[in-house]
Amino acid sequence: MKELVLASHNAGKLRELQALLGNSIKIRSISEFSSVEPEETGLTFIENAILKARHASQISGLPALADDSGLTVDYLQGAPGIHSARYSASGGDAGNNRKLLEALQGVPEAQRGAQFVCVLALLQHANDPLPIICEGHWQGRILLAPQGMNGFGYDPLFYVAEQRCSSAELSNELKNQLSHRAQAMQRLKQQLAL
Ligand SMILES: O=c1nc[nH]c2c1ncn2[C@H]1C[C@H](O)[C@@H](COP(=O)(O)OP(=O)(O)OP(=O)(O)O)O1
Ligand SMILES: [Mg+2]
Repeated sequence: MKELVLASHNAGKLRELQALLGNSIKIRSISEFSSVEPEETGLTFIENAILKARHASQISGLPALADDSGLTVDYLQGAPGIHSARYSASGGDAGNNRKLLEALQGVPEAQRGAQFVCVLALLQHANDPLPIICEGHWQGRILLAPQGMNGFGYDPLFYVAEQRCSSAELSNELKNQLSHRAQAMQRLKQQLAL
């Protein structure tokens, strides 16, 4: 495999995935081929990652890597989970963060545990019957108010105890050593011997 297409329309994810993959492989963006986003109809991160990779491979004719990720909050029984990107009506990061803070209003620190989850799916071609699936998890807790400007999505609300700051206060480099996405990518690179 010399080239692959990254099947994501999220600029924050793309930046991280590119940095994590390094120069080991030539990366093409799905936006070169299409701006149509497939509907994420799966019930699991795994299904949605496969569905996005399959769609990207279909339209590009290249091997495709997709990332389906999200935030699972203990107090909310795992919500917003696979619906993280579409949690609030507006679906934007600011609206999603606001809705999460409202859902956790009055909930004490000890009950604000959460995890970022990332599933990567690599398909060699659109009909690949055996996708490579790798996952990563990152434990944290939901802050009472946003902190920090780096990253994307729910990063300003995700407190990383070992670093004593939110994931939006980490440098790109440090987030790329610790995150759910970093862990999933490390496993993928091992499997591909990259
Ligand atoms: O490191 C992260 N730091 C902060 N937030 C994050 C992270 N990783 C995932 N998230 C959030 C963003 C979005 O609300 C959802 C992913 O949703 P997800 O459908 O996988 O991605 P997306 O729709 O933004 O782009 P695409 O599907 O084109 O890859 O989880
Ligand atoms: Mg999505």
